[in-house]
Amino acid sequence: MVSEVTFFVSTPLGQEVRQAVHLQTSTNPTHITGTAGSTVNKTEESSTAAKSEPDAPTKTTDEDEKDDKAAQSLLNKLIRSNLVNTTHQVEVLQRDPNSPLYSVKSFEELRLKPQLLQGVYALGFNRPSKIQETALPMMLAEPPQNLIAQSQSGTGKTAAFVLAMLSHVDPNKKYPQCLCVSPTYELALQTGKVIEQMGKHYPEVQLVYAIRGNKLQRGMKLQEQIVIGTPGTMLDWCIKFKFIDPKMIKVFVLDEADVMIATQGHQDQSIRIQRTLPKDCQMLLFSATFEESVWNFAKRIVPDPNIIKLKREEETLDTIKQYYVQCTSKEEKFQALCNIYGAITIAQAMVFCHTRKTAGWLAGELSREGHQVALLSGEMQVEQRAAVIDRFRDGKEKVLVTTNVCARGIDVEQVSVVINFDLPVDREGNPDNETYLHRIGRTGRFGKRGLAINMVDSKFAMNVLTRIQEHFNKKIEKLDTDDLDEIEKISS
Ligand SMILES: Nc1ncnc2c1ncn2[C@@H]1O[C@H](COP(=O)(O)OP(=O)(O)OP(=O)(O)O)[C@@H](O)[C@H]1O
Repeated sequence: MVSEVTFFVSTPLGQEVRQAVHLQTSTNPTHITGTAGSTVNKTEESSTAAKSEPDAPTKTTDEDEKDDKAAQSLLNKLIRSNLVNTTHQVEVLQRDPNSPLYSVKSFEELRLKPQLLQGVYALGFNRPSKIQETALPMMLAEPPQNLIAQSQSGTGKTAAFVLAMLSHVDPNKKYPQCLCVSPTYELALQTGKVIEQMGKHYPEVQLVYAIRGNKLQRGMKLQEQIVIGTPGTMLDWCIKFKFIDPKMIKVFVLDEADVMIATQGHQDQSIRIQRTLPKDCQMLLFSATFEESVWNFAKRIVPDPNIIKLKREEETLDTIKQYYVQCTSKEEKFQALCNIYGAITIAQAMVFCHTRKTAGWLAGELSREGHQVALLSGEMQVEQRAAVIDRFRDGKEKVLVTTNVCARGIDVEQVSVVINFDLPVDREGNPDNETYLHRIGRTGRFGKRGLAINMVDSKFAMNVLTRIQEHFNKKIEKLDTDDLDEIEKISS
């Protein structure tokens, strides 16, 4: 029998979500098998953001930034249907450099249980991804090896550790053997879905979610072999309520370490969980990025690790033509944008604004001019944002207006023109070169030529532009948007 319970959880956007979860009550009172509709109370636009001028540095709170990382990750998972295409280099650092390094080109070589191989093929995977080629043999080795793996999102990390967990559990033993910690409730559910899909033909293995709101009776002992959840609840279930015996855990996975450490308390809770596990428990840690703080955390969680890194190709500005337009107000910038649209055929464009308020205003003006506009805004629920990006990706809208915070980390490949309606600046008002590169890098992918146009409407903005030019040592040409011939030339 499946019954539905409703409870409140906190989302990565810091909003309150009413989440309905199906509980399978007959065989297993704690086995959550799916999620149903959720509603969100919209948050008010931050007063700082609402009041700021387009180009003035806006203070974003740390809270916004943190929430953003988890939301970005979830968004990318929701909209992604495929592996991210990479020609990346794999770097491997082995704990024991003398042991041979295995890499596999097919799933058959891994000698997976037939039920799991069936699950892999049912998901449409024909061969291991780049990171899986090296990570899977290490994770499935006997004796188990510890691993720290870093690669950009969408390269197959989740599928890899899910396969490792499913391979290591003993379905005949009715107690938790694998723990997987995720930074948020939603990310835990996403990973849980992958476990359910990949383990579809392996019904003896059961999964339970250690997430806030999933209340168990005191004194009970879990029978599911895999527990996935957030650090706080997982810690409580191990130490305070003793639903899980940590000494019986064979595999510990810490997913999205970079997002994890951006959230207050998660780092310490994860370390406390790790401390309760047996010495020979396999520790696996995954992260999309690998800055110093992630690395320090990773070393505390994973002793004697093998390390795999998938290097992202260096982005350059060589294939992108960059221009700037001199204006005196946001209205003039809007007019310049219309002139550009009138003069050249733009397949799809992304327009970046500094605040939600400007983005909302601009989207309104553009749609009054007859453009098909999509607006991506921070106050939207993650699923709503995913739907907007999905429509844009399908070409249903030709212009996507967004704030930088909202669009950071989102991959929309087919964009041919990027407009910086406001230049990217950090909290102190200094040029944010990395964001600039990331924004305009989405045009001109894979050697295709792209076009980036920067709108400048003040001395402050001009100064930012000059410093960006200096940083990249690349001249940004001035464009006169009143001269139609000149605009036409830039697209040829
Ligand atoms: N070997 C494979 N062949 C084909 N598709 C795959 C393979 N491995 C994973 N995928 C698919 O590619 C997409 C990305 O995989 P996955 O979620 O495992 O990546 P990830 O690195 O964990 O990214 P993120 O951290 O954003 O979740 C998913 O849609 C997944 O189903």
